[in-house]
Amino acid sequence: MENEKERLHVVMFPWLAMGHIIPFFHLSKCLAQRGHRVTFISTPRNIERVVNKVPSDLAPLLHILSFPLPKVENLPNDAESSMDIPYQKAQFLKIAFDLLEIPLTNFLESSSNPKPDWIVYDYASHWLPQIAGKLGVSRAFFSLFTAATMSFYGPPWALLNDERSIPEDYTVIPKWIPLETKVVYRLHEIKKNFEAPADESGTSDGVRFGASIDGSDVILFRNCVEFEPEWFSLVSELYQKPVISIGVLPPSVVENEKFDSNDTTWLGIKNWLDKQNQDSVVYVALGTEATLNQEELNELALGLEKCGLPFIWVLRDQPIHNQEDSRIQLPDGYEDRVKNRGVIYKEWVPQTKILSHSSVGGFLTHCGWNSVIEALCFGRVLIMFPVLNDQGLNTRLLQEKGVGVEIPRNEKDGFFTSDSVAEAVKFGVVSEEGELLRANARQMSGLFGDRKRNEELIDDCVGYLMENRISISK
Ligand SMILES: O=c1ccn([C@@H]2O[C@H](COP(=O)(O)OP(=O)(O)O[C@H]3O[C@H](CO)[C@@H](O)[C@H](O)[C@H]3O)[C@@H](O)[C@H]2O)c(=O)[nH]1
Repeated sequence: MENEKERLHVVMFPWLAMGHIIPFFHLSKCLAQRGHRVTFISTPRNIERVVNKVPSDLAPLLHILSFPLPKVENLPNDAESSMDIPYQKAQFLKIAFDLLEIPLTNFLESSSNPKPDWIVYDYASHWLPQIAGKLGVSRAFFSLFTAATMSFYGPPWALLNDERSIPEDYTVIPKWIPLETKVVYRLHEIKKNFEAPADESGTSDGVRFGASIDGSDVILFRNCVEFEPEWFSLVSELYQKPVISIGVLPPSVVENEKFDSNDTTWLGIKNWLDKQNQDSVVYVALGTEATLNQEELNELALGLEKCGLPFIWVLRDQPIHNQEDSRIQLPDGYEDRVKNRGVIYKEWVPQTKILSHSSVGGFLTHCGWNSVIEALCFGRVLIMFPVLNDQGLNTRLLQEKGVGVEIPRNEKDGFFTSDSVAEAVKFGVVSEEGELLRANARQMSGLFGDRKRNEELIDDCVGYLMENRISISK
């Protein structure tokens, strides 16, 4: 870009979770590809995990800044993301994250060459809008949640006042939603969110969301407006400020023989997938935060065994709740029994590459928003098994849109059986009755995976950021 004034300087500051760092980094690359400067900030271990591969052509514009994560009591030394701790300990990570206020302020104060025009931030940094505002940096809150979820969470006043205080409050449609919908939590889902008490960090998630939305100049949504038009209009009304969809940031799965040949995990998976029939394999993964107890793990495992279909299961190596030293185990003899038909990985796998493979017929997912986007970009039907966070709300929305089947569970305690797992998987992936769901999901790849449309949305967003930065309006 010849004229420096035409160039933006955008600071990106995601919450410490893989499901947030990955899309923030993706958006950073999109901005740098358009000739803008980006400073991407995270902590050393997260940077090593996700962002160490800045493409060489973008390196002059995409600057990575590492802030060491302050040590806090009750947080293991090497824990830097929600993936490193049980979800019940999330508030300790938030205490450490809140201490990044000081280095971030110092950076914003001293960064003059060039001065940042915008900071794009996440829900957890409730203290950030005020600081950025004082320093003359424009503020964009980046929502990695659907418009339906954010509407359900509510307008800033409801969030800041913590309008809902007990789990039951979240199982009914809130008063600010005028739509006829089933998008509410089941009791067992929302109870999980209450297992990480906010008083430990001093700030509830409601207040974090409320302050982040309230203090922003614009809200960017990673979503597909055509998929949830009614919710996108509603959320725009609720916020009473500019709301922009940047599209879904569809993953690009470029086959790169040189790079792929070093990725032994992918080579093993690809080799196995290549031998399976088209649309036959169930890919099973529950993201980076959801965990199961031993009983739930057993039922899921037996359900996959009973469904009779080939599967790839990415299983997080997790401690038994409150027993850090003992890990949950697959049922005795399980791996031998499913050998050849089912493969189990206990490490990081290239999920988008797996989902793009033509042998994959369905995705048994916790319905984290990244996973849903990735699945629908490739038109994969969803077998839905929400655990915590926004996942239950996503599941209801996806069910209303007819792109997946939910594994039935007891509303109160979340109890489910291996038979219900096997039935839901077969219904979604192979049954005649499930064909409509599969057809709907396939159709979604035209929307979610539409690269041209998604690129245009980012161009529009950049246009908005250029025209509305405080630094030129003053
Ligand atoms: O072995 C793995 C495991 C994960 N991933 C990727 O990691 C991301 C996981 O994101 P997501 O599916 O959204 O799950 P979580 O990590 O659990 O996401 C958190 O963040 C999401 C976005 O806000 C929320 O929707 C979820 O509820 C919340 O748990 C996806 O891009 C996956 O492709 C891999 O590539 N390989």
